[in-house]
Amino acid sequence: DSITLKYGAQYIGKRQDAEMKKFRANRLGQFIHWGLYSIPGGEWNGTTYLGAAEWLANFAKIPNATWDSLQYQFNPNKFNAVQWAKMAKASGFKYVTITTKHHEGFCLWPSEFTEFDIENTPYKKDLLKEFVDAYTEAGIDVYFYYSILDWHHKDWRYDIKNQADSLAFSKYFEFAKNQLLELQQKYPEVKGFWFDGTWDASWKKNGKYSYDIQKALKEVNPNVIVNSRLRADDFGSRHFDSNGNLMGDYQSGYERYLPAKNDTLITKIDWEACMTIPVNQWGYHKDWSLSHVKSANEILELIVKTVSLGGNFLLNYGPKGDGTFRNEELEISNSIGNWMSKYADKVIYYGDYANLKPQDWGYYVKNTNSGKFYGVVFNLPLSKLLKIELPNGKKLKVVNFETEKLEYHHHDKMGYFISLPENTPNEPFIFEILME
Ligand SMILES: C[C@@H]1N[C@@H](c2cn(-c3ccccc3)nn2)[C@H](O)[C@@H]1O
Repeated sequence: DSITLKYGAQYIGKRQDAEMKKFRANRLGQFIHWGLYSIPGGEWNGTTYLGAAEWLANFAKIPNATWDSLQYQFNPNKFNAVQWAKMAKASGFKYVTITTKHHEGFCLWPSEFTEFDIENTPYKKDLLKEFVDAYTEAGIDVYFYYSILDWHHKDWRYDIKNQADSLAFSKYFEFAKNQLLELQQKYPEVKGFWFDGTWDASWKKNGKYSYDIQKALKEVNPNVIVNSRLRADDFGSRHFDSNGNLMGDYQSGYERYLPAKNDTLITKIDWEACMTIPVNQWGYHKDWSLSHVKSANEILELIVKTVSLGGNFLLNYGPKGDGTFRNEELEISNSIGNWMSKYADKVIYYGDYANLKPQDWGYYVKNTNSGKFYGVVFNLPLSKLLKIELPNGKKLKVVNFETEKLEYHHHDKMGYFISLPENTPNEPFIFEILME
């Protein structure tokens, strides 16, 4: 029997309102990490730091006053929001999540609750408004990333050890809540919020704070979408409450890794994975030679694997301090865009878990809009035979590869073996499966 919770999950099961259905159908989103950390790009006083560039202040132990003075250098004169949105659309992104405030505390919008914002930079203008307008105009849904952890704010506390901590942290909570309501009021197009920086004891001890933020945002927009990472319950349990129920509107624990291919539990809830192109760089880093950089095909496989397990996928970009993207990101965008233009309508948008036995050659996707089933091939078997095993009672009827019906033969115990056409494309490809 379940524990009575005041600050646990507010509902059980998947939301079925239009906004959540749109979020689910979008499947593919662009993540953008942009802030003062984008200026030094992982390098400080001639030393290059291997860690994530948006954590440089922490790794290089840079005093707040020194780091904060980067504010007077932030002037992205090559920023062109319409061009960013155009590139995002061509890459097949249906939504975007941008860092309005990362752990450093610098705000990309003119906030009345702090001077540490875009208004007090050489750029001056409301950069976030330019961004929201351009992406909205391009038909891309906009989400805001907001870090609860704030290295700049005097009232932030990592833990609550005494009454003074508790008083200060309650002031920080008021500040954060005011900023979030300000973001909703200034940019009403925003569809939801992606919270981060919620792992510290101070936050885990204040489940009420995380509950109140979700409640306040929903009072303004009842169908606003909030990730599970915001939430801690009465006992400090995160993402899932002490009864094991998902808090927030979708699970956002998969950061730089994915569930196992045969994980069926994850297919029962809404979830989203977020992924860097290098191993671990969210903000712009000058030197990507320091780690493996994922190829377009590696990224496409991560995207399709996520969709095949009923999840959304956020691919991260770290624009430079001047507002331009690095070449690797432009090339990835181009490759992914080409692939998405051919296959996304079938196996990404409205894509979901097909509930078919996983195979080595790739992934299954069920399109919830058309009701069609697809296989997406990433690993061509040397046997040139693709194996399909169907649940009892289901029989394979037709397999279409582009316009061609593929031959197949059936070994009753082993399942079906599909013989591949001679000239399979040398890129991940799909085939449609009709069952009866
Ligand atoms: C979405 C990603 N989340 C932030 C993050 C924070 N951490 C982290 C680092 C040390 C301890 C606990 C968590 N790792 N990544 C990254 O900076 C990025 O914003």
